[in-house]
Amino acid sequence: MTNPAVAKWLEEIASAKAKAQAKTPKVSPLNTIATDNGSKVALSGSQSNDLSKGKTIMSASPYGIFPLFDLKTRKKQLRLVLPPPPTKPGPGECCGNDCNPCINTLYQEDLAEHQERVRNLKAAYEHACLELERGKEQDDFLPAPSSPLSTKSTAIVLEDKDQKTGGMSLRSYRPFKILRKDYLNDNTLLVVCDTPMPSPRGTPTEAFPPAVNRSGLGDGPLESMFHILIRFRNGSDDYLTKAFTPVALKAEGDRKDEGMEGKLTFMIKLYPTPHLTSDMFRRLRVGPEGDDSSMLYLRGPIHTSRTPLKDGSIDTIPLPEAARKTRARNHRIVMIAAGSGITPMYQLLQRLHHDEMQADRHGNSRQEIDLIYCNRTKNDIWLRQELQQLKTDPAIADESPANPWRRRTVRIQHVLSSSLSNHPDEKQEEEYFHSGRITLDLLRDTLQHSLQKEPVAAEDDTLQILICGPPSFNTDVSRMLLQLGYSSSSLENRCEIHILE
Ligand SMILES: Cc1cc2nc3c(=O)[nH]c(=O)nc-3n(C[C@H](O)[C@H](O)[C@H](O)COP(=O)(O)OP(=O)(O)OC[C@H]3O[C@@H](n4cnc5c(N)ncnc54)[C@H](O)[C@@H]3O)c2cc1C
Repeated sequence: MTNPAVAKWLEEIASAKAKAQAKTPKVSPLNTIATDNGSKVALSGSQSNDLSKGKTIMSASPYGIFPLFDLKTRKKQLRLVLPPPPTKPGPGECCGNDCNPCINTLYQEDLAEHQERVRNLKAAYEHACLELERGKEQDDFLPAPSSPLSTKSTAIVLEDKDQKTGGMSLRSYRPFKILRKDYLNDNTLLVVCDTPMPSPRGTPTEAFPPAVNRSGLGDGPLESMFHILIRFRNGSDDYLTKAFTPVALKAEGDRKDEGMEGKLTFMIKLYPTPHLTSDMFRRLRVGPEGDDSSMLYLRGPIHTSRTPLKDGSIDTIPLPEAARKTRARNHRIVMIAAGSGITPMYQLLQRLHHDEMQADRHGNSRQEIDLIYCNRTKNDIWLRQELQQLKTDPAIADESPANPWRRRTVRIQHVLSSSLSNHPDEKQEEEYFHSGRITLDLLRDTLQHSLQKEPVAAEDDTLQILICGPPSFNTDVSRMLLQLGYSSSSLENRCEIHILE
């Protein structure tokens, strides 16, 4: 038999315990965050609800002002979680080629934005703490509506600046699996990645965003040229980064290209060992995912810059005027390329081909394209088959009976420096071959040939000369053009000369 006084006392204790339990919030391990002083606190309010849905705490980088409930003191507290700073590019992650945007510039921009965000958050946190001390009930701890932090959520998840998932990024190097690695000859490597190539118009896809064009130029064919940066690890904390222009190849011919059509493809010029960049490419292999030697680390796409050549000097200021002219449908383009310098020219030819295919049936377009392509031997010519095909495509060939409204001429002249000492200049299968090096006469004849054609509409008519090759080649050709009287200000401003680099 229990003493009635003891029974009453036990009842009182049980009732007090029940009341206390009812007051204590139910805390799941997920909703508990360690405070700066080491005690465990429970998240409360809407934040706790958000977290229990697994929305923010599982996320990589939620930051903001978090309302907490300290289990020891049983008081509401606030916790400030700052966003992580942007990652500083490592040594060698910039290719040194003045890309726009350069990875270091993006880092500086992100850092400035981060510092601003931290300043605002700290101010908002101090304000919210004061309000709490004064006993004002705060459902959410938000800064003033004018602040950039003003939002209905107290936890903010860092946004993905590139607004995409898993694709190529401008801010970081991301790994892409190598599908194929083929030697096309003893100094040319073909590397195909398991990611789609963008369309010739540069239509953005989830995997492949449009090239960022910060130069203020338009979106004409010339502005659509882009390259991608390939990064190799060079030692434990160092990188080697080089620019490459991807090309879209077709699955045909003797290269047995099945499975690579539409994939991001690079053609790489290899130099004799020892050559750091070439040796890095030689070490790549087609292998299982996760193995670093079977992945290419890529950043981009980056708009390929053009340097206009003016009388006597190279002017590095972009020409917005040129951009407008490029969009005109009448093109007289003279491309002068050497070796791997063909890749941006091919990209442009594909874009022009694409635009021509899309051209309005009743539109009046005309393209006069001359390509002078310099190599050592016939065996060194890149994309010979593809160039020939673009030139003779019956859908767009000059005065094709099937498509009389489209008119385009592509004339290709090869200049071979070593193999033709015993072959005179010749024309074979619609291809012209010259022996030796590019000369003033050849340039003069080609430019005159291009200018002789009747323009469709005089106001649209512009001659564009594009040069791409090794630095010494670019300098030699520029000098010859100036000698012939061509510069970006000649021919009543109807001539533009651009060095692609
Ligand atoms: C926008 C852009 C796009 C590019 N696209 C392509 C592309 O699609 N495909 C491609 O192959 N390259 C491309 N390049 C060039 C590429 O980025 C490298 O510069 C090239 O592979 C040379 O490597 P490197 O810079 O390490 O050579 P470096 O060692 O810096 O040499 C520079 C130059 O010296 C010469 N050279 C170097 N080593 C040797 C050697 N052993 N024997 C003979 N000559 C030598 C070459 O002419 C070389 O270009 C592109 C460059 C730019 C800027």
